[in-house]
Amino acid sequence: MLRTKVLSLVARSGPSRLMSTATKLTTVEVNDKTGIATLTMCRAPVNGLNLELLKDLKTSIDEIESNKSRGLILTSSNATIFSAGLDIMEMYNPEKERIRAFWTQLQEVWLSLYGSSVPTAAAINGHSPAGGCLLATSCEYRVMLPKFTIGLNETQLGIVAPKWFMSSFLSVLPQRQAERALNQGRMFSTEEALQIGLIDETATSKEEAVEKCAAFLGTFARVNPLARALTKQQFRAADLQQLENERKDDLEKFLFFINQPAVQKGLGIYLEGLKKKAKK
Ligand SMILES: CC/C=C\C/C=C\CCCC/C=C/C(=O)SCCNC(=O)CCNC(=O)[C@H](O)C(C)(C)COP(=O)(O)OP(=O)(O)OC[C@H]1O[C@@H](n2cnc3c(N)ncnc32)[C@H](O)[C@@H]1OP(=O)(O)O
Repeated sequence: MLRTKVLSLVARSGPSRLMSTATKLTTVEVNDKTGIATLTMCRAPVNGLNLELLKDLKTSIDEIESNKSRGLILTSSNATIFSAGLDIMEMYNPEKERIRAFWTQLQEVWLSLYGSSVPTAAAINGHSPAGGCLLATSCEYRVMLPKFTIGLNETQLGIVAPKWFMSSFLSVLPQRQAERALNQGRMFSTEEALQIGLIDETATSKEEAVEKCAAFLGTFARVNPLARALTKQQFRAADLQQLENERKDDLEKFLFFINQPAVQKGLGIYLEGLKKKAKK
């Protein structure tokens, strides 16, 4: 695939520039006035995080980082789904080399998003289970549309959210609530998420959500960017360092766990249920 790290201008619409690294599954649009970049996931049908989407996410985050944007807003092109989380097809009957690359890429995306020196916000314009919730909670601020759900539902699938998923969750929720929600594999409605503090605000449309995210990012306009970035880094350094130190172990643990016959069986049943539901 043709991919260049050089930022290229491919289109203009109003005061925004659409930037692209020739990726297909994400777009990055920078508002010329505010300098804020909107990173949109656009992998049909549900923004399932497969290897390719993860690669494009990483490229786009790096692009925004190196372009010194004033902020990053993460959102989705799907009208009802922010992200369905990890693409279960990547973990079900996996191919040996691909699943290694997949998990390694997920680690990369988390390290760059959670550790981004640019201020980040998520405009959650749809359901956001598991990996979708990981992305949202890796940002510094969340605005969500009504009548959707968000949470780390891994235990409901018979799988376990790794420690770094918990780190993002714990950067938003108090330990007692985070632990209970994770153990239950609980999905929160928008209203419940607001009440518990898993999201910061609600909005009635995607446009309003993006505006509210931009308003949050605008609160840093008068703060020294280096002081802000270093402060954020200090808050997140221990979590980031922990994964950096344990990356190989984390990958091996994941491979061991995911290849257990009981886990494969559980994923197969879950997938079958999803497909049956989709056909109804
Ligand atoms: C000690 C620890 C060490 C190691 C760790 C071990 C294990 C690793 C754990 C890894 C952590 C995992 C994180 C994850 O993200 S797992 C994925 C969890 N996601 C879900 O459970 C979401 C499932 N999907 C849904 O709930 C709904 O689809 C959703 C998102 C609410 C949308 O609903 P709807 O609009 O009605 O759309 P459909 O359900 O009809 O779906 C359309 C279509 O998409 C397919 N699909 C949906 N989600 C996924 C998915 N996550 N992966 C793959 N495919 C998905 C669905 O089957 C339909 O397909 P079809 O072909 O029938 O059209």
